[in-house]
Amino acid sequence: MSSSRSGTIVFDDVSKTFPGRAADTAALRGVSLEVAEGTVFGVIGYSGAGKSTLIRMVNGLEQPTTGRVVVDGVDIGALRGRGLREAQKHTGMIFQQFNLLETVRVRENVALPLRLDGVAKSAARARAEEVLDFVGLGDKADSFAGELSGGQKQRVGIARALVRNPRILLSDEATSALDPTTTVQIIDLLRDINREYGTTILVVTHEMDVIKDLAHEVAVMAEGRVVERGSVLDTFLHPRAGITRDFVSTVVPQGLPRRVVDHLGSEGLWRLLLLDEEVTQPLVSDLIRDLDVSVNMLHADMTEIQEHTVGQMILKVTGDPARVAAARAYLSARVVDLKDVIA
Ligand SMILES: Nc1ncnc2c1ncn2[C@@H]1O[C@H](COP(=O)(O)OP(=O)(O)OP(=O)(O)O)[C@@H](O)[C@H]1O
Repeated sequence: MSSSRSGTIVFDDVSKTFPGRAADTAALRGVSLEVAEGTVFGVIGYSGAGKSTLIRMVNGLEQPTTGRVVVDGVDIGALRGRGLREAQKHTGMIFQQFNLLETVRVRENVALPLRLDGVAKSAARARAEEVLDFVGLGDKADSFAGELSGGQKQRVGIARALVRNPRILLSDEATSALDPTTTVQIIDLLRDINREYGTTILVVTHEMDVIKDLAHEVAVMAEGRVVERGSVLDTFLHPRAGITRDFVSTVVPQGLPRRVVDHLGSEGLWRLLLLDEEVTQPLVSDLIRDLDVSVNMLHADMTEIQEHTVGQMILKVTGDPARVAAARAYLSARVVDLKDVIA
């Protein structure tokens, strides 16, 4: 492995077909993506989209049928035996179900990859304790893995994944079995790992909250293909594909109940998106004062995405048609996006 580059992943026109008795399954159909060194890259899609198959190729757990997965300049699919095991040392992985040895002590679970590499017991244990301290479980080293809560188990899984100081961390639905509070704690820990060590993190999830809180870049997958990709902020502000809009709407509601739209009528019914300082404007009072229209605020919320503030409002503006048209232009100039609300 080259030591000058660290933690880049390139999927180059990757396809994967699983042979079946009745029919073959095309899990991936020509996926091309580049994950830059030191970034957190999220892959989101519904069950069966091919996310697990994709992420498992990065450490050689699956091989592409066609195409290449290149990690730090090395074609992982072409490696076998010792070469593959060497490459795998630079990539840690965490799983939804933790995959710990439940009847083995936490310290030994974490030290296991080093012991398999032939590292002496005392050195492996010392390193395991160091990483357990980092993940906040220094006091649990002597517990059996089976005695821990789900959140603690995932911290142990993370410690084990980090014990070889990998350049890349793969996360396959790592928070999907956890409650919302524990999910936030694990996301915070993954963010700390990325910031502190510059570890590239590839995250596979079906939860848009995880993408919002953790990832810099996102790819949306459906039926083995990437249907959309971009920066997380841009994807939230301007989702293009229908499936992307569906995922975004699980975090930022996109519309109103049909009954409300039918009742109000869609004329002058607008959804405004506001970015950063735009959210601090006294927009509604300015609008009423300057354009002499009536404003009914039907919805407003705000969220943080990649250290940006994103606000949205849904307004119904009524009055003289010329004034309503002027109000639309007035608002459009003051917000990052304005669209008609459709039920
Ligand atoms: N080892 C395998 N043998 C046969 N088919 C497989 C195998 N692994 C995955 N598949 C099939 O490939 C497709 C993609 O599966 P994959 O697990 O990659 O999707 P996913 O997006 O990760 O979904 P999930 O979140 O449910 O795991 C599915 O149709 C699945 O049944």
